[in-house]
Amino acid sequence: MSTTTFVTTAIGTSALGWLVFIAFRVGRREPDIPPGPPTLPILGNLHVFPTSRMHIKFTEWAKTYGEIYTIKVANGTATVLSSLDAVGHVLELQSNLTSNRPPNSIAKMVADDLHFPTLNYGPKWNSCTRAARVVLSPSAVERNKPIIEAEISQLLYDFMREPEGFFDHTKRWSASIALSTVCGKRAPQISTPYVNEFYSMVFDWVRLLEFGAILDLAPALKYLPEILAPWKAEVRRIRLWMQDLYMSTVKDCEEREARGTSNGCGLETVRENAEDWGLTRPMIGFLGGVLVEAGGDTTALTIHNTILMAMAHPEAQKRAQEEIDRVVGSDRLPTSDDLDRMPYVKAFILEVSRLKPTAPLGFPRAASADVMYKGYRIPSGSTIFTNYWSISRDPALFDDPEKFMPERYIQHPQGFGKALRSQMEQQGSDNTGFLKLWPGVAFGVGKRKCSGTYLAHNLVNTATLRLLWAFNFDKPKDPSGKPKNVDIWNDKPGILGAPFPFDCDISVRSPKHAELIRQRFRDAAPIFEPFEQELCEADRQWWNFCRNHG
Ligand code: HEM
Repeated sequence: MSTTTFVTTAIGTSALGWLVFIAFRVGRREPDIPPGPPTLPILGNLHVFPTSRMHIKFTEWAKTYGEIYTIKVANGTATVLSSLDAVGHVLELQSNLTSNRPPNSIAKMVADDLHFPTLNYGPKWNSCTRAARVVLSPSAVERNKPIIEAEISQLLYDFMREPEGFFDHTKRWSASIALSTVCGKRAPQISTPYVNEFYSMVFDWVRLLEFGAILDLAPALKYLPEILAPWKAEVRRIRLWMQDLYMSTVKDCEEREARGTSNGCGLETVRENAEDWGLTRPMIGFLGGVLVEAGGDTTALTIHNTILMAMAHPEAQKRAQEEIDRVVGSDRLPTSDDLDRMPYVKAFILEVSRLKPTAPLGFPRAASADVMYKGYRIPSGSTIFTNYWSISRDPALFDDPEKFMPERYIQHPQGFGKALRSQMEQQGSDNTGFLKLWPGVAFGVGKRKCSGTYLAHNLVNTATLRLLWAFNFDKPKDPSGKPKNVDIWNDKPGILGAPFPFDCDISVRSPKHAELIRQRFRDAAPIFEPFEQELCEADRQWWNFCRNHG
């Protein structure tokens, strides 16, 4: 063998050996990170990674691998936290290192750096979050109470007018509240052009984001020519659509100001403080759009889940209604202040959120540096999931965790089971560690905790209370008059616990209730007016018809 052949063969063999070595390392779990399912070379756990209803598989794995485990996908790591202690130590105590979001190339291509819930922790996120927290603060929510109440009066009126459309009425209501309080314009119908377009755009945007997860696993796909990558055209389409919709929020606000018809919406406050808070005009427009995006779906699906649970548990629904009737009667509508005298209704709301959560895996975070927990290393760059689904079903925390039992929150303010309660009594109330995170963990913990928590509580509490006061929610009947089975777990794929549209027999509880609902709706007209400056002609006609015949 000549020297050249020898050298070429030696280089070739060692390159091949190196490639094999790398291939076997890729996908392998590093020895100091939390355990997890067995891996395959290159793939890691990709072959067993769930493509839908991830929380179910993640909870199954938690039973085998414990409160903290990892899933490997090629070189990447996802860490799953399935106890309050792990969530508290990793996401609250080390919040400065665990407040990034996982890489999201699609969000960057579509929205540059303007979609703040997808941004990493940093100055831009800080400016937007500061503004969001002012717009959604308790004092802003209290100031917005008249329009919030008026929107709830339309929700009740819509349920009574057209009960079979309840699913869309709820979506209209939640979007309209975020739109009116933040952007100063409302939507009287689900077909109101802005809302209709908004929901269509968000639907396509979420689908594109799901594809984006694949793109972030295989970044080389970004360099494919467009003929082989049709998603690039979709990126351009959604980018223009989103910019158009989101920037119209600030444009409308500017025009109202120029006409002298400002209505006190959140974006007005943001515009006034923009310079101090480091916000540009595009950042303000996107803030408006993003808050409608973040608040619309989450609140609506929470009410959809509440209706599902009320229908599936008629005895609990009846008990809640008896309590409401005892405290309020049928001569007036209940208010959120009445809740303090309604322990069962309060417990009902908390139990829905425990058993049928809005975000079963929270929203994923990412570590910006190595983070330690109980001797394990969570590697820098790792995606971090809060396994709320598993925590909410942990038998160490809750008796009969799979059962819908609002009473648990009457026996203990956090709903904890007998064994844990006596353990807590022995330890003393100051020494219960991160158990204090329950049930607030439903909204996230640490620096990236949901900015809309106060508004969301207010909306969910008031809407649940009033819907249960006003209506009976019964299972639909088959042709022989027998109640049909209800599948409460029939959720859409995706990160949220959103049910597919379902049927429900909704009936107003008495003529007296019906008259009060009509009257409240009529009384709301002058409160709506300042938020109706941008209504289209079709909305105006429909709206006048409802008011005159309401
Ligand atoms: C029942 C209703 C809601 C639930 C269960 C919910 C839950 C959550 C959760 C789990 C997160 C992720 C927090 C984290 O990363 O740890 C989040 C983020 C967020 N939520 Fe909510 N949310 C609700 C309603 C709302 C509403 C009404 C708004 C505003 C109108 C809102 C605005 C936001 C925003 C802007 C973020 C992103 C925060 C960030 O990335 O820094 N949410 N929410």
